[in-house]
Order: sequence, then structure tokens, then C-alpha cells
Amino acid sequence: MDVQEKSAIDKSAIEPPVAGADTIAAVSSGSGGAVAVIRLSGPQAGAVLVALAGRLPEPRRAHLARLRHPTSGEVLDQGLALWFPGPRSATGEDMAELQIHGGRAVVAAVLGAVLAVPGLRPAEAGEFTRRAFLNGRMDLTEAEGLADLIGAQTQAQRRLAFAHAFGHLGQRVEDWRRRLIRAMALIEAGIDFADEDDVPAGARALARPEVEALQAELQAALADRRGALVREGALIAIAGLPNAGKSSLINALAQRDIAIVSDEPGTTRDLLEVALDLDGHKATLVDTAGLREAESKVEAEGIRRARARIADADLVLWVHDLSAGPAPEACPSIEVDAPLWLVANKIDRADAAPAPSAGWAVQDYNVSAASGEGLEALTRGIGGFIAARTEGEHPALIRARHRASAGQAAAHLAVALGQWERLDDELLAEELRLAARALGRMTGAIGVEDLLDVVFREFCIGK
Ligand SMILES: Nc1nc2c(ncn2[C@@H]2O[C@H](COP(=O)(O)OP(=O)(O)OP(=O)(O)O)[C@@H](O)[C@H]2O)c(=O)[nH]1
Ligand SMILES: [K+]
Ligand SMILES: [Mg+2]
Repeated sequence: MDVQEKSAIDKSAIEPPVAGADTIAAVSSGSGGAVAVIRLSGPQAGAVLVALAGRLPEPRRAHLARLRHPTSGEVLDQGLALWFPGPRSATGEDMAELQIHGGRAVVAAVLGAVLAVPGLRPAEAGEFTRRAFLNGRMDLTEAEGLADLIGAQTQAQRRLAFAHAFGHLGQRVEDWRRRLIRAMALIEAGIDFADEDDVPAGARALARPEVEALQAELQAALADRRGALVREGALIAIAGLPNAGKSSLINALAQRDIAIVSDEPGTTRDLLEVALDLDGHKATLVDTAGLREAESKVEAEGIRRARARIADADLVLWVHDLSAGPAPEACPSIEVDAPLWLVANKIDRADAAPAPSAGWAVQDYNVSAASGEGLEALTRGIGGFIAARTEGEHPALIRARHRASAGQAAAHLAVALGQWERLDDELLAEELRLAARALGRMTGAIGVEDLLDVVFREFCIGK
């Protein structure tokens, strides 16, 4: 079989060719700015510029123009017109951009005039990016990265999304896929030339180390949770005995009154979550019910939920009330895989007795949720914890979709490697082919019709 043919990106199978498509237009800038940007893509983009601005500007140069309504001739605004002929444009099609005054009436008038040109229609959400993908200007992972870049809230998210948007993940996956296809070709050579003596009976032996290496890389990528940690944020559970000051602590860290605080033990029942930017890292803090023998069914349910959420956490802060006595040597009532930090609270109280306790992952946070003392150090500590967990080379897998594809690929490779000597050539090659296919779905190189709506609906209109 022809290796080239298999590795080629075949998008013609996905949708009819885009040539002859509608020309789309949308306001691509956010609302309320002094300048608004109207973007156009499609075969009529140039015609719109001629109709409104009077001429086609030099490619990729801003040109100051009076913009007129194409039929009435009324001057609507003065702004910059730009012309990006395809295929060297963002979408691969002819594109145009009008930078105009951002007032609502101006934008409505100019957009109305653009859409009055025959062949024009308003763009749907994500449609520019979708066209860029269909025209081979970016792969699916780059499109996802772009969505993340636009939505990034913390600096760590921005950095990861930027790498992702500009091909970091796509290149890794294509590299895996190419190597897999090479190994498959070796084995298939064995199939095609089975009767000939000079074909390496050792084709399998040659292919195996490569497949093993690939499997190891896939496993390492799957084991690496940094992508989710940056994108979705670290989950930090606040746990402790009743009245330790957990709700007071989440309020103090969030600088908002989100949880009810009272001197009555067993106040918190439901899980309460708040997303915070801690030193440039996204974290979700969750306040939980105080852990004890519950006094009511509702409290028991609260405690059950607390334990379940604590088990999922990336970090657990065990809040201890120093006025109730020195901190215990080790956590009294939970066992988790995540690091458990001791946060000794209420140091403002005269009867507080801070004392080092050795049995904790980190044990020197003495704070007062009431006065705020020690909270800055705690925030920095948590930021540092997330930073340490996410540093290094950018992770290969970021979304659940990527993990699912990589997981499928790894499962096929596991079958292949597990029965390497027993499977006949066709079956062995088939497992490798299925693994390559799973990887191809990640970048959109093959078989992704069903994914497109999922990926592109995340975008806003104009992107
Ligand atoms: N002096 C002092 N009192 C505090 C501090 N933090 C909390 N408290 C008090 O401790 C009591 C319990 O606080 P909460 O925040 O409701 O404690 P909790 O751990 O959420 O309690 P449950 O939800 O019932 O498990 C309240 O009366 C708070 O005002 C602190 O740093 N100093
Ligand atoms: K309480
Ligand atoms: Mg509480």
C-alpha cells in the first residue's frame, strides 16, 4: 500500500469543496470599543471592497477610504480597508477587513451595506476558523488552541493555548502518526512480498522497537495531567473538622462572601466552589462540610459529597483550629493521593498554640482567616505548587478529546505489542492502522465530520 496516500490529509471527504461558497461577514471586534473590525471571507470579499471603498487596496496594506452604501451611495463612515487575497489568507479564501468607528449605528450601517452585496451572508459562530481548517490552513488542535487563547483567563492558560494554537500539539501528533505509518509500511511490505526471499523476514523485528518507543511516548503523554491542570485549573479542596474556619478561609482567599460562616458546627453542607487566579494560575477552590459523625441525614450527605470531592482534588488544605489545641501530627480523618497541607487557622486568638507537626506534606502555614495574616504566603505557596506541577515542556494532550484519541491509539498498540509474534501480518498491520487512525482524528487529518460541530461551536461569531 502507498504510504504517501495514507498519510496525506484528505479533507475532500469531509465537506464539499469550499470554492463557490458563500461569502461571510461578521463584526470580529468586541463590543464597546472605539474601533470595530468587520471581517469578510469568500469569493465576493474583493467585490465588497470595490463596492464600498471604491477600489481594491494593495494586498495586505491598510488603505484609508470613505465607505459608501453600494446602492444609495451615502457615505457611512471613513475607515481602513484591507485586502487579503487567498490562498495566503487566514481562511485560505479571499478575505477583506474594514476597520471602522465602533459606534453601534456606524457598525450597523456598514455591516448592513456589506450584507447588501449579492452573495454575502452573516457568518456563523466559528465559521472563519472552520473555513481555515477545511482549507488546510490549520489543524483541529490549532483551532482548539485558538479557542482557548481567546478564552484564556490566566497567564499560564495563555501560554499553553498559544503553543497549542500554533501547532505544538498538532506537530507532535503528526510525528507520532508518521512514525506509526512507517512501521505499518514495513509490516505491509512483508505482506506484499511474502514469497520473495530478499524481503526482510525481519520486517517485524525492525518495526517493533519503533512501535514500542511510540507506545512509551503515548503512555507518558497520557500520564501527564498538566494540560488539564492548566486549562481547567487545579482543584484545591478545603477540608477539616467542623468550625475549623474552612468557609472563613475560602471567603478570605476569594475576597468575597461566598460561603456562610457561623459559630455553629456543621454549617456547610453543599460543596461550594470558586474559581480564582492564584499568582497567574487557575485554581478552583472548594469548601466542604466539616468531617465528623453526622448529626442529621442532610449533614451526612454533605460529608459524603465532601469526601468524594476531596478524593478528586489536586491538593487538599486541611484547616485546623489552633484554639482547639495544637495541630495533630497527621491528618486525622482522610487519606488521599494528593498532597495534604496543614493550614493552622485562628492564630489571632490568644489561646492559639502554633507548633510544628511533622506528619504533613507542608505544615508551616499559620493563618488567620479573620485578620488575613498568613494568607498571602498561602496564596503564593499554592501558586508555586501549581507552577511546579505544570512547568517544563508543553504537555502533548490538553483536552478530554485528545486523551480519548491517544488512549485508543495506545490500546491498539497494546494489542499489537502483546501479540506481536502471534498475529499474522494483516492483523498486526490492522492494529497499527487503527492506532494511526485514532491519532489522525486528533488533528483532523482523517474522519472527523462528527467532530467539527463540537470543535467549532466553541467560537464566537466573527472568529
Ligand atoms: N478568631 C478567629 N475566628 C475564626 C477564624 N476563622 C474562623 N473563625 C470563626 O470560627 C467559626 C467557624 O467558622 P466557619 O468558617 O464557619 O468554619 P467551618 O470550618 O466552615 O465550619 P463548618 O462549615 O461548620 O464545618 C466562626 O465563628 C468564625 O467566625 C479566625 O481566623 N480567627
Ligand atoms: K461553622
Ligand atoms: Mg463551613
